Amino acid sequence: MLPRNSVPFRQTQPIRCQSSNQQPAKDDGFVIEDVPHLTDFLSNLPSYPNPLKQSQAYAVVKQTFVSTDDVVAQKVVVQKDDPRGVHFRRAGPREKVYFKSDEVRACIVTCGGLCPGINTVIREIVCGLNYMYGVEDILGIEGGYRGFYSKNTLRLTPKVVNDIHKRGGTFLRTSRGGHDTNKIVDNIQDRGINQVYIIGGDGTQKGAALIYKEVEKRGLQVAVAGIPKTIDNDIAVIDKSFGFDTAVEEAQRAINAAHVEVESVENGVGIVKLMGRYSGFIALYATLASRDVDCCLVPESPFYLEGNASVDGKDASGNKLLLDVGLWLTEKIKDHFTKVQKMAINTKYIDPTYMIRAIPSNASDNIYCTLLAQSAVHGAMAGFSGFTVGPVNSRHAYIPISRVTETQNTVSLTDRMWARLLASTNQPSFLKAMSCMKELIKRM
Ligand SMILES: Nc1ncnc2c1ncn2[C@@H]1O[C@H](COP(=O)(O)OP(=O)(O)OP(=O)(O)O)[C@@H](O)[C@H]1O
Ligand SMILES: O=P(O)(O)OC[C@H]1O[C@](O)(CO)[C@@H](O)[C@@H]1O
Ligand SMILES: [Mg+2]
Repeated sequence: MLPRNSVPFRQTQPIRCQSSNQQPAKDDGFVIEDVPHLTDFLSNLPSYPNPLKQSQAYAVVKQTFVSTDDVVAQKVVVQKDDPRGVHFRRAGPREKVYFKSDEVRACIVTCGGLCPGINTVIREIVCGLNYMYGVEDILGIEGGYRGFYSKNTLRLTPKVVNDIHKRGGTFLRTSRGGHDTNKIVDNIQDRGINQVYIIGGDGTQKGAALIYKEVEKRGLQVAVAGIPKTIDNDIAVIDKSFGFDTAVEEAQRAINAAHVEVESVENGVGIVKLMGRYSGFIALYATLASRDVDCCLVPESPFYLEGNASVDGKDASGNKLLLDVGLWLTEKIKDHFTKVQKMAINTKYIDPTYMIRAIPSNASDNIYCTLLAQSAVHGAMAGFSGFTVGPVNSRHAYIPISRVTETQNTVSLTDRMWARLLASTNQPSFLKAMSCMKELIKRM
C-alpha cells in the first residue's frame, strides 16, 4: 500500500467554481471535492469552443453541455437538518475545451488483472475522441505501465478497435509491476503525448496519481484520466465497477453446475471458489442471484478453521500472494466428514475464477463502459487532469484519484444486503460465532 501521505491530491473545500457569477459558499455544509484542472498550474492556457457544438448527433440534445456548477451528491439518503455534504463535479462535455483537436496526441494503457469490458473502454475512448472531437492521433501503450518505456506504441483508430468489445481480455495487454514514474513521464514528454487514459485497479490508479503529480511538477499540458477497473468491485466512492455484473452472471453458471452435480449424487457437497482478494462482492451477489447456495464465505466475515491460508510472497506489483482457499477448504470438509462424522461424501470443487474474468462484457456493462470512456474523454478535453471517473448514485462524476485509492470497499456485515444473504442461505452469522468465541476465551 502507498503511505497515505503520498496520495497526491485530495481537495476538500467549500465550492470552487469556474463561473464568475457564483455566490460565495453559504454555511450549509456544502463541500465539493474537486479535481485538478490544467489552468491550476498553466494559468494562461487558451480555451476553444467545444467541437461538439457542430456535431449533428449532439444537436438534438436539449442541453449539450454540462453546467460548470453541476455537481453530484455523494450521499442521497439524508435527513432534513443534515449538512449538504460532499459533492463531486458532474462528468460530461463542457462548453470550452483546452485542446485543439488536431493538436491532441492521446494514449491508452491497461494495467493489473483482467476484467470484462476493458476492450469496450479502449474502443469507446478511441471512438469518442475521434467521432466527438475529431482526434486522430491515438496511441496504444502495450503491456501495462512498463510498455511506456519498453515497447513500441500501437496506432489506434476506430477501424482498428472496431470489433474488440466482442472479445475478453485487453487488446493492449497488461502487466503487474514496472511502474517508474519518471521514466513514464519522460516518455510521455518525448513522444509529445498530451492526454493519458489509464485503465486499471487501485494499484494502477495510485500510479496514475503519481504520473499526474510529476506532470504538474514539470508544468506539462497533459491531461491524466483514470478509469477504475477491478473485477472485485472494491473501488471506493463509485456505485460499482465495470464488468462486475458480467462476472456475477458468469459466477452463477459455476454455482449452477455445482448444484446440478451434487443434486445427482448421494452426499454431494459442492464448493465454488470466486474471486475477490479482500472483498466478497462477487460471492455475495452470485449467492443472492442463484439462491442455490447453503453457505457463502467472504473475507469480511471471519470464520475459524485451523491452518493458514496465506503465504509470504508478493506479486510484481507488491500485492500479497494468497493460497488457494478453495482447495484448502475442500480438503478440510472432506477430512471432517470422513474422520469426524465417519461419512463418505462426494465433493465437487469448481474454480471458475479466470473463466469469469476472461469473458467479454454483457450488454449492461458494455453501456456502462461506453459512458465511462466518454466521460473520461470529455473530462480530458475540458482540461481536467489527475482525475478518475465513475458513477456516484447513478450519475457519472469526476472524482479525485486519491478518493478511490485511499480505501477499498468491502462487504458490510451490518448492512441489509448481508442480512438478505443470511436470510437466503440460512447460514450462521460467523461474526456472532467469532465474538462468542472471543468472549469465551476472555472468560477462561
Ligand atoms: N502504490 C503504487 N504506486 C505506483 N504504481 C503502483 C502502485 N501500486 C501498483 N502500481 C502499479 O500499477 C500497476 C497495476 O497494479 P496491480 O497489479 O496492483 O493491479 P491493480 O491496478 O490494483 O488491478 P487489480 O487489483 O484489479 O488487478 C502495476 O504496473 C504496478 O506497478
Ligand atoms: O492471478 P492474477 O492475474 O495475479 O490475479 C489475481 C487477483 O486479481 C484480482 O482479480 C483483482 O485484484 C483478484 O481478485 C485476484 O486475487
Ligand atoms: Mg488491486
